[in-house]
Amino acid sequence: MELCFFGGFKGTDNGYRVCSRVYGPEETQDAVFEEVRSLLTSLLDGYNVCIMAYGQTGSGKTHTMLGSQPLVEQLEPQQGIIPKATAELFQLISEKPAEFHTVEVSVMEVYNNEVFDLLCRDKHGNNVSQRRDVITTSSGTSQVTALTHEPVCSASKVMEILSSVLKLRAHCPTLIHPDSSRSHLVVTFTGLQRCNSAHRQLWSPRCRRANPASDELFPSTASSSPSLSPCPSPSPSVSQTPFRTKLQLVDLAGSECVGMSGSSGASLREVSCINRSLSALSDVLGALAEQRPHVPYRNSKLTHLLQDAIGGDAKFLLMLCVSPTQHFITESLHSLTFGVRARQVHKENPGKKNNPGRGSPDVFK
Ligand SMILES: Nc1ncnc2c1ncn2[C@@H]1O[C@H](COP(=O)(O)OP(=O)(O)OP(=O)(O)O)[C@@H](O)[C@H]1O
Repeated sequence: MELCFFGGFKGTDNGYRVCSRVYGPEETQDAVFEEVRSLLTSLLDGYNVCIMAYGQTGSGKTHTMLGSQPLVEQLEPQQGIIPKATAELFQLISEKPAEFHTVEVSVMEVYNNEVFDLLCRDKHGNNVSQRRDVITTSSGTSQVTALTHEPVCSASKVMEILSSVLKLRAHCPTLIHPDSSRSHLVVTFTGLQRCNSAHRQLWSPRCRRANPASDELFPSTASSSPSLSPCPSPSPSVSQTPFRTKLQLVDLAGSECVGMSGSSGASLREVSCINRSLSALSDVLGALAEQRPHVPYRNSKLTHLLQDAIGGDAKFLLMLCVSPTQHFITESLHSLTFGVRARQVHKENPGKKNNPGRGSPDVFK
């Protein structure tokens, strides 16, 4: 399988940055992770981050995001982005203990256009899949009601949790892939963070929004460029408001041609829901790229759930997985068209016009 990396980082202070790079079958998981490592630093700097794998069924999305063996047994080099990012996240946090308060994880799947909380527990303490609703809050952001957030303090704890709940994720054998995922998987880390008062000139917009009073106290530093010499730190008497940052890691279900996969019965309904939600995702990207006044986030649970990551102020990285074989050329072209559309969002719309999250700080209360 060939991994095509084709991503963009949007929502930076200076507008956007777009990059594209292709990884062949011989590339290691470590090499792929090197491309995304800097996004973890951005998270610690106060930005929301979303990393998403897209591609046809069997093209290597789960291999890219999770790895190919059971999570707890994986050797480090074979791990995918989720285990590696988790380890990196806790490593970075350990280097900045004063700034990070708590980290919580939530795990959801979108199956047949419904959102399921995979961290819910029954009365015996066993993980069960529980349907949840997605709502739009008064500030225009999306939120999953009653979602379970589990506090975590180490990468090994996260892997333990993921190993047990991933068994709940919907799978089904098809003619193309004997262990095909039939749902979109969304793993979210939510960190409660304080701004680093010693580096105020580097504060992210999110941190500044959470601490507007301190901007008034130090107006000369509010528009400082990071390249300028360090500014005075806020006085110890100025209490800083903690704010939340989110890392969303998304392993999408694969787009599928029914004729090739041989799906029928219940499996056919799954394919239809997967293809429709991916098409809704493509429509959202199209609307954002063309800066249309209405972006159809609510046409599917997947896009409603990921509204803030796609159209908000998150740094967003799309990884396209494509097969190297001629047999799947139509599907590969389809995936590349999707990537081009995603890239147009970054090129043409740095996220101002249709940005539901901008101006509405995600402040911890
Ligand atoms: N780069 C790679 N190196 C080695 N094996 C790979 C690679 N990419 C994918 N594979 C293997 O190919 C098979 C399909 O990969 P994977 O399960 O990641 O596909 P997928 O895109 O997630 O499929 P689906 O959407 O149907 O769930 C797996 O057995 C996986 O181990």
